[in-house]
Amino acid sequence: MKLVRVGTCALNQWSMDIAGNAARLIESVHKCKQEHCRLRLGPELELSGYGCEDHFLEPDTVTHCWEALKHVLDSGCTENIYCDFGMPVEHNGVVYNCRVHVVGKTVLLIRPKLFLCDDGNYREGRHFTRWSKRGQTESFLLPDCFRGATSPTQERCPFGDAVLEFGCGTKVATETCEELWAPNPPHIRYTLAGAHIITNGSGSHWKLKKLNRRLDLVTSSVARCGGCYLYSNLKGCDGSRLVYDGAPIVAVNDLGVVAQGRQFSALSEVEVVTATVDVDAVVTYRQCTQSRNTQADERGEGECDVEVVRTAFELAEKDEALHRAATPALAEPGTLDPMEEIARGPALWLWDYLRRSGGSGFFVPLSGGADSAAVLAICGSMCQMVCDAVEGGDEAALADARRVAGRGEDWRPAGAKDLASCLLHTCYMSSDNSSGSTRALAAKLAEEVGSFHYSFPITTVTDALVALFRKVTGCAPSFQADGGGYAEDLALQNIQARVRMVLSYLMAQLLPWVRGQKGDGPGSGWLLVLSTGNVDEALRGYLTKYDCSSGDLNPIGAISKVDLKRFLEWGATQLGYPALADVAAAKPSAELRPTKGGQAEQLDEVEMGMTYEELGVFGRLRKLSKCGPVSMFDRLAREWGNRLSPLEIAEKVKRFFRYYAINRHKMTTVTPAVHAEDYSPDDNRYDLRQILYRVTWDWQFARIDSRVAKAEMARAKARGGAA
Ligand SMILES: Nc1ncnc2c1ncn2[C@@H]1O[C@H](COP(=O)(O)OP(=O)(O)OC[C@H]2O[C@@H]([n+]3cccc(C(=O)O)c3)[C@H](O)[C@@H]2O)[C@@H](O)[C@H]1O
Ligand SMILES: Nc1ncnc2c1ncn2[C@@H]1O[C@H](COP(=O)(O)OP(=O)(O)OP(=O)(O)O)[C@@H](O)[C@H]1O
Ligand SMILES: NC(=O)CC[C@H](N)C(=O)O
Repeated sequence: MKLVRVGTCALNQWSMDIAGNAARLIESVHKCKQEHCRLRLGPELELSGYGCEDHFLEPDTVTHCWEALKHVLDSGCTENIYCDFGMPVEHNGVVYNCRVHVVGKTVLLIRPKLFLCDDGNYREGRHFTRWSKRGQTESFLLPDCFRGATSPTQERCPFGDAVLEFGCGTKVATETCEELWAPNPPHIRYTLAGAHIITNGSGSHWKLKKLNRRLDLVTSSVARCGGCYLYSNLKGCDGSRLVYDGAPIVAVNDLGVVAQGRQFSALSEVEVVTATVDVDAVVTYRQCTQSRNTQADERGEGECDVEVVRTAFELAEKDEALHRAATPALAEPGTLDPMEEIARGPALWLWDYLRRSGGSGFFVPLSGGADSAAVLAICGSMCQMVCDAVEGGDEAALADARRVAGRGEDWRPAGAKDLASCLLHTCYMSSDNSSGSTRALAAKLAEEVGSFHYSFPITTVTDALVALFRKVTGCAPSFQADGGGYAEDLALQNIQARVRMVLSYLMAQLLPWVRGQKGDGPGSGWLLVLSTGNVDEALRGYLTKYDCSSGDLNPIGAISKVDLKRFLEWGATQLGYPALADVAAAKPSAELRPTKGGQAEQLDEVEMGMTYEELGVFGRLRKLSKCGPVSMFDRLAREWGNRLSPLEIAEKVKRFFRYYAINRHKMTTVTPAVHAEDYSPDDNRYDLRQILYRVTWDWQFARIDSRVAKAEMARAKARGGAA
């Protein structure tokens, strides 16, 4: 039995925080060594951080990574362990996204990424070039700033696409993140060439249910090719709109997953998952699969050839007494219920952002409606996660909690509600159009979560603004209920919404002072204002620009209203906030218009002219299925044709595209939101479209009209025939 002890990590790195990244990396190597590992794998671009983006175009970034790697080697942590690190490297004037393989003070190989990721949120092609010389290496001159770190004789190392062979004959090959997702991943070539262990350092951000896909890719790869697959990932907020969900994986042959870190499990910045792998079992597994062996035998005819870099370092266990058995399969690989993902993913993002920004807490304008309730529930979940970590002995989480809450060394949160009372602040800001039920719901939820809560009217402020306007212009706007016109009505609604935003920032700036809390920096602390718009409202533009949709951060900006409603129902019991169930049961209303004078209650879905469920369908078709108005009509004519006429479907599609076009400008100023769904309309990073549209879509709508006319004629004919 040839046993190899392996370790793979989830690191909570922060882009451009080279010192912090190096410290976390070193800690992870130590943790692996404590667990007797001879192989340590870290995430993609772990030294620089994954999300440096255009900082990757600055030569400083690459140099700092080499300096940091020298610091790592100088620390002595790489002695007696093979490490696979991630960092950018410049070779012949070209910058590559690389894995740097080190044992002790020797760089064995630098392996550049072969297939970059350029879809969705990813822009690797903007910053890196892919290595196109398949199976080949070149000689790389180690940079001056690093050279003192290596054994005195090493000036150069191989750079390129190669497999490593260790003293005992164990072969290890690397692929980087996206390469696993490609139709023909390099590990096929490497395993056919005999690699026993494949390492994959990833920067794979969270979106709902993505971990299931990763597990599928990894387990199906080892089941087909045989071998051990190690997957490492980033974790938390690295300074961008993305949150990484960690969950490192070790999978072997047809055993499947033998070790896995739980998604969003703990707050610790350095998480290591280890396993003992039987390399001989890999060989045996492969020998029993003749189709695989036939393909391996064809190697050497060009396609499968790959260089081998040899080292005398032994990967296999010498002290058999320490680890006699290979790690067995996990009973069940850990994936979360999507509702738990919503509770924990954005919560982790918020916590990292808060503690790293220097803020003292959050402010949520709490309307008693679904969106702001969901935001507060996620904040409550954040407090629960922090308290769980503190109770579990996480000293770093406790230190962060003390610092953010402005408390001293002798303070410990008594529970999630106690922590919430320090960090979370909510206000219900009523206008004349607010209802008693939303006020009561807001107060109930604030009490259950534990936020510091005020409820107060804003009428004096809105009245003062209207009075000023009347004084300046001589005109007095009225609601339609009072005989005013549409524009007046809308303006009076928008004043309420925008006044709430101004008051939110005032509260966020001064509430810590009011409460006598002191922050780290000069003067008192400050709060981050959370905005509360969901993905569907943003898509339809059903929001007032620069109202409470303009916060500092938005934890639900890429989550659909339908999912949020399910989340509220789930959170009522699973997070322990029963008021969420009452919020979920209420009909969504903006409460900005008076309902007197025979005016109907202002219900979102009525006012929008479409349901949230329909909006979700439009959103997915637009972004995921890449439908323009005409193909969206065609799709829906097939899907909804048995319950709606072609004309009704056309009206819905046209209404959606008309409002989408009218309001697209609102997406350019949308608050940074954590990416959670692929149909997010975030115009700044993800859903890149124009700002200004011809809202009548003349060409496109004319084509829909002619399809409707044709379909109606066919229906009439069919009816005639039937008669
Ligand atoms: N193409 C363009 N490019 C750049 N900017 C453009 C623009 N077109 C208008 N604008 C600007 O946008 C303004 C219109 O947008 P905006 O001021 O948002 O106002 P608007 O979209 O007209 O009205 C807000 C809508 O949101 C609804 N709503 C629903 C639920 C809740 C809330 C709430 O706030 O709580 C609001 C409300 O009922 C109303 O239908 C224009 O006055 C102009 O300043
Ligand atoms: N009475 C209020 N008090 C405090 N904040 C409010 C109030 N009304 C609205 N807001 C804030 O403005 C945001 C947008 O208001 P809107 O009426 O559009 O609600 P929404 O987007 O449906 O969200 P919600 O479901 O929270 O009401 C709310 O999410 C909330 O943060
Ligand atoms: N960094 C990457 O290459 C990421 C690619 C991959 N599609 C993922 O999301 O995991």
